[in-house]
Parts: sequence; C-alpha cells; structure tokens
Amino acid sequence: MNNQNQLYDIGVIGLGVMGKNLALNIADNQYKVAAFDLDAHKVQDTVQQEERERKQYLKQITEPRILGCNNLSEMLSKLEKPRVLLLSVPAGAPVDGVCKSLIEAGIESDDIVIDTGNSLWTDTVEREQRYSKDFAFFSCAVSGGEVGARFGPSLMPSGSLTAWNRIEPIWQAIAAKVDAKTGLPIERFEPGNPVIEGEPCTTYIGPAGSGHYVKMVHNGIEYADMQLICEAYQLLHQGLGLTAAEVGDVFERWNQGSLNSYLMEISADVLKQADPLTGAPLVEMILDKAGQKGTGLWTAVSSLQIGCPAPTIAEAVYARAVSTQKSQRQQLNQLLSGPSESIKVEEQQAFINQLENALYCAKVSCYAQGFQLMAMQAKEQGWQLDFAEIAKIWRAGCIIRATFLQSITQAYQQDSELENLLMADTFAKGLSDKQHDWRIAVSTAAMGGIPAPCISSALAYYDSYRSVTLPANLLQGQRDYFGAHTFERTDRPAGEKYHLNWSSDRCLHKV
Ligand SMILES: NC(=O)C1=CN([C@@H]2O[C@H](COP(=O)(O)OP(=O)(O)OC[C@H]3O[C@@H](n4cnc5c(N)ncnc54)[C@H](OP(=O)(O)O)[C@@H]3O)[C@@H](O)[C@H]2O)C=CC1
Ligand SMILES: O=C(CO)[C@H](O)[C@H](O)COP(=O)(O)O
Repeated sequence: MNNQNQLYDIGVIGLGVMGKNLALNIADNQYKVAAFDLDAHKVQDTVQQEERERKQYLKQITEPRILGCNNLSEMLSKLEKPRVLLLSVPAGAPVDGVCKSLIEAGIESDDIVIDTGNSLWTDTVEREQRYSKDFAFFSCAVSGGEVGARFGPSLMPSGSLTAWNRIEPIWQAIAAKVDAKTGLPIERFEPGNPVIEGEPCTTYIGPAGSGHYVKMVHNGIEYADMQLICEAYQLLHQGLGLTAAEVGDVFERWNQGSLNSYLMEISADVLKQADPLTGAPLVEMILDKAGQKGTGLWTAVSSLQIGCPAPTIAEAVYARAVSTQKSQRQQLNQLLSGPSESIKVEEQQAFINQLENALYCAKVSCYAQGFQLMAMQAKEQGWQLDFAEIAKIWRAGCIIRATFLQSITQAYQQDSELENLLMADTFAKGLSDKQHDWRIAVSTAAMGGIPAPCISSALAYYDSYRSVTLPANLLQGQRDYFGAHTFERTDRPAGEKYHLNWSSDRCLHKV
C-alpha cells in the first residue's frame, strides 16, 4: 500500500517524450519521483508505465516509484526539502510559464529548478538572475532522445555549484556510462536494471548558460554530421545508382571502422527499412523536407556573431532550409541545366572507399569547427570549459556518440589548450593521408551535379586553415578603395594602418 506521508526525491514537470523517460530512468535508479504534466493523460500514462515495468521486472518492489500529481501545489507538498524539480517542457515561454506557476504554488528560495530542455543559453543566463530570489534556477541540457532519456543520456549541467552538489548523485546514476578503458558505451536497455558500472556521461560544465551553449554546439555538430551522411547517401544512390538497401549495407560496413557512430548505425537501419504500406524502401516514401527546432540555427548564428568559422554547421542549416523549398526546386529543375550524365567513376568500390575517407575528414573538420566555437565563446564569457571532459561525456548517451570521440578526448587530454582539433597529431596525420580522397569526392559530386554542401564546405575549412596566405589582401584593398577602411602592410608592424588615395593622387598615407 502507498504511504501517504512519504516524501519524494525529485519532481518531474512535463511528461512528453523526454520527461516521461527521464522520470522512469530516475525511478529505476532508486529515487522516488513526483510527476506532473498539464495533460492529465500523460501523468496517467507515466504512472501506468511505471506500474507495468515494476510488476514485470521488479516483482520485489510493491510501492509505486512514481507519484502522479494533479497540480504543482500537490507536487511541492510531496517533495523532500530543499526540493529538486526537473523541467522537461518545450524551450521558450513554457519554461517561464512553469517557473511562474511554481512561484504561485509556493516554491521556496532554496529549492532547485532544473531546466533540461533545449533552451537558448542566453535565456538560461537571464533566468538564473530573474528567479534568484524565488528559487535556484539551474540548467542541464540533455542529449540522447527518447531511448537515451530512458536508459542513459548525456547530461550537460551548468549553474550554481551548490545546486550541482545536491543533484550530482542522481545525475551520475541516470547518465549513460562508458567503459573507462575502451571509451565505448556500456549499454543495457532493460527497465529496472540500469547500468551502474563505468564512467557516467555527465560533468559540471560551468556557470549558468555554459551547459546549454555546449549542448547547442552539440546539436550544431549533430546537424552537420547528419547532413554529411545524407550527402554520402545521395552520392551513392543517385550518383552510383545503389539501392537504398545497398547504401544501408555500405553504411553498416563503414560503421565497423573509423566512422562508427550512432548516427551511422541508425542511418543504415533507416535505409534498410521497407515501407509497411507499399513495400518500397521507406526512405523513398519520406518527403524530402527537413524540419528543425532551432539549435543548429543558433549555433550558426553564434559562430557568425563571434567570428568563429563553422561553415559546415551553417551549410547543414541551409541544407535543411533548401530542402523545404520543394516547389522552387521543382521549378528550377526545369530551367537550370546540369551535367548530361551523373557521376562517372572508374571503379565503384574504389569510389565507395574514397567517399568513406572523405566522410571521415569532413566529420573531423566539423567537430573541429564545433570545438573551436566553444573555445572562442568560453574565452568571451570567461568560462573554463574542459574539452576533454566534454568529449568524454559525448562518448555515450548522446546523438553524436561515436568511437572517434575517444580520440578527441585523448587529443584534449594531451593538450588542454589545443587551439584547433586539426592541430592534434592524430587528426593532422589522418586528414593529410586522406585529403586526396576527400577532394575526389567533392570534385566527383560537383562534376555529377549532386549537391554536397557539407562535404565541400568542410574541405574549404580545411584548406582555408592550411593556407598561409588568403585573398583577404585584395579584399582589404577593395574595402580601402570604396570606403577608406584602411589596411595593414606585410612589411610594417601589426596595427599600423594605411590608406591609399584611390580617387585622387594615389598617395599612400599612414593613418
Ligand atoms: N525529443 C528529443 O529527442 C529531445 C528533446 N529535448 C528537449 O527537451 C524538451 C522536451 O522535449 P520533448 O519531451 O520532446 O517535448 P514534448 O512536447 O514531447 O513534451 C513536453 C511536455 O511538456 C508539457 N508541458 C508544456 N507546458 C507545460 C507546463 N506549463 N506544465 C507542465 N507540462 C507542460 C507538454 O504538455 P502538452 O503536450 O499538453 O503541451 C508535453 O507533455 C524540449 O526543450 C526539447 O527541445 C532535448 C533533447 C532531446
Ligand atoms: O536535442 C536533440 C538531440 O540532441 C533533439 O532531438 C533536437 O530536437 C534535434 O533537433 P532538430 O529537431 O532541430 O532536428
């Protein structure tokens, strides 16, 4: 029988895809959960799922581990003080809506409210200030989707250290785990039997906003990584004429090597799935218009704002945008010509191998962009981000988990001040060895008229950073010509500005 006076360890507000699964994960780790959603059906559904799983997998436990609450006042009355509340509601206004309702319901100043949604990092910074008199606003970005939330996500907490110390044991328990020796995920997808061994994929990221910034960049990398795989699919399918299932086989093989990742694994699975309605490959029945909720866009905007190149992430956002303009693409298909025949390759298998190397290089390039962006923002904000730890907590649980995150971890362990991942020996050598294949992939795509914006922009990033001289000298000349914007000279100290009187005597002046 349920004990009416029992106090619960944590309240979960918002029982959608993520909230419900986080609640079940927390309950599996021996913490008692009080749960609430505006939609009473979702509360009921969560409580019923806990009951089903408990009866099936945990016969010795008779008491419900999740209490469904009818409102926030009831939830507050059922929680151990100081209270810990986890929000899993859509980013933006709903977060403030719940905070306001919690204040009305009587939340206290030493209670902790943790926003686990994909909030904009600057909103998080503001919220910590705004609610400081009412409660401790903490944030913890989560990655891993539905399954990750249920059986072990990657967690990126940031904000007050006092709050972190209070919740750390729960976070370590529910996070995904990695084998410390191999760096590989330890996975078990069994209700009632969570993974308790291994290194937890959570670490304190830094002051308010930093965790959401890191998650935002994680998602930017996710966008780029997904688009890279999609470009490889189009090259193999439309270019080489492989069927969807054959491309799935190629991806399965790639997933055994240096491209091993969750995204590669699920892409192979998607490509091999038949449509239950028609029997055709499902992927060919899915409309080619990509959705987005904003985190990739925020990453691209942030990179532009702070002047840190992340072209592959930006291209991935544009690729989603152009995909949505289907009718314009259909019209232009009738107007614009391209190559008369698609990809021409001497030997199919050789091209598949070259494309594998190209994808590896492009992937390293886009991770380099993401890590460089975090480093520049950290400098601007005065955050001490530990990139070895960030790479470590992305090795399992999150959507971009991949074996090569172990190499990124090691690169930052060897040099925590690494300015750019491309400077790490392992990546510099790998890319130098494979860059020729990357160029073949890009030129083959261009000659075949198949768009490969991310594979190409990643190569442009690589080539830009290995260029001692860029044509910015001419650009400075242009700026000085039309706007007297001045330029520095190669033979004079840095910072000395010059202007040429382009429209009159063409004399040079030191400004
Ligand atoms: N889905 C994913 O893979 C991931 C999502 N996220 C982020 O996690 C957050 C939650 O995502 P997700 O679970 O997918 O979203 P869902 O829309 O599935 O769930 C959100 C839930 O919050 C409820 N809700 C909204 N406002 C309130 C409120 N004021 N009080 C109580 N409940 C409320 C909604 O109820 P109702 O439907 O009735 O409005 C809904 O049940 C988002 O910020 C998302 O970006 C992060 C990582 C991965
Ligand atoms: O945060 C996530 C994974 O890490 C979410 O799945 C996110 O919603 C994905 O972004 P989008 O919907 O824009 O593709």
